[in-house]
Amino acid sequence: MTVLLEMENISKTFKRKHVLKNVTLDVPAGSIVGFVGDNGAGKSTTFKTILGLIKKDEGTVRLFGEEVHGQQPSMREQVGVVFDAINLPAELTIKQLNKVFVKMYSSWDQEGFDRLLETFHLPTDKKVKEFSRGMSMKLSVAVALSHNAKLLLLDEATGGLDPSSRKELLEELTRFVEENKGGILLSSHIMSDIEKIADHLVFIKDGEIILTEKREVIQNQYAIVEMNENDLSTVEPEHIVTSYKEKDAFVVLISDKRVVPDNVPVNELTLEDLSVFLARGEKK
Ligand SMILES: Nc1ncnc2c1ncn2[C@@H]1O[C@H](COP(=O)(O)OP(=O)(O)OP(=O)(O)O)[C@@H](O)[C@H]1O
Repeated sequence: MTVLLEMENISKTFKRKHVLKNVTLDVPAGSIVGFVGDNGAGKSTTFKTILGLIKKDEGTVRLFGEEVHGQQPSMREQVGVVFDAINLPAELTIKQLNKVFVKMYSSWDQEGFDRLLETFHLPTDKKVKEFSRGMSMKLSVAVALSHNAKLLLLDEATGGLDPSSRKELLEELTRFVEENKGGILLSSHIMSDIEKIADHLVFIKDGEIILTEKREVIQNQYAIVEMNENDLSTVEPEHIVTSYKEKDAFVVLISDKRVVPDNVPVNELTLEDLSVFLARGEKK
């Protein structure tokens, strides 16, 4: 299996605040990794570290098997980036910008770009500064998908979009991964989007990765259950991911619901529940 992005033990401190603590994560080729965490958890800092936009204190970033130090020109071609803040020249129209993209990217896919403009219903004669936030996001995604990048880094790329645009965007991302064997690291607070397309999930809390798992394993095997101390003592510690105490009971994330005692009810686990739970639960 080819791994497109490997981050190993990345740490970063801003003014004595430890914002990334030994962050380790992979994006394999042909997969979408959902990167989930509360506001301020460290997602954007992680993206910026990968791109060399901020300097890490410790750890290693490898792109396409090679260690990277800071910004490198080859990244512009091979990594498609969409950040929350729009950074395209505001005075130009898509038609004008298109001429820039053709020169900027050696493997610019004009046909693909035209198709995406149509899919995303983007006007080509309007100045970018007159675009709504959602339109600008869609344009950024269209560009990121049109220069034959192998890896996409999407920080909150679905945030400002209406439901039908989000659906179109998610379909395009799935298509990118399937057709190009590309990989995507996608942060989002919209858990239903993550649920639809992510193969792997990485949860970050206070700068620390607290859970990395395949989506289907979480959906098929994990459970959040409420149990008393007695029942909890029957569960092998290796199956307890995290827990917290609420009044007289423990709320516990279990990695294999088959080990939950029969008298304890197990409800279906949604990623939304899991995300709320992990933001609250203590580390084991
Ligand atoms: N340039 C900076 N200087 C000082 N602190 C920073 C800087 N950039 C980020 N931080 C801090 O680092 C922490 C992580 O921020 P980051 O933007 O990575 O979070 P996030 O997970 O992307 O949040 P959100 O979901 O709100 O976008 C926060 O506490 C933030 O205040």
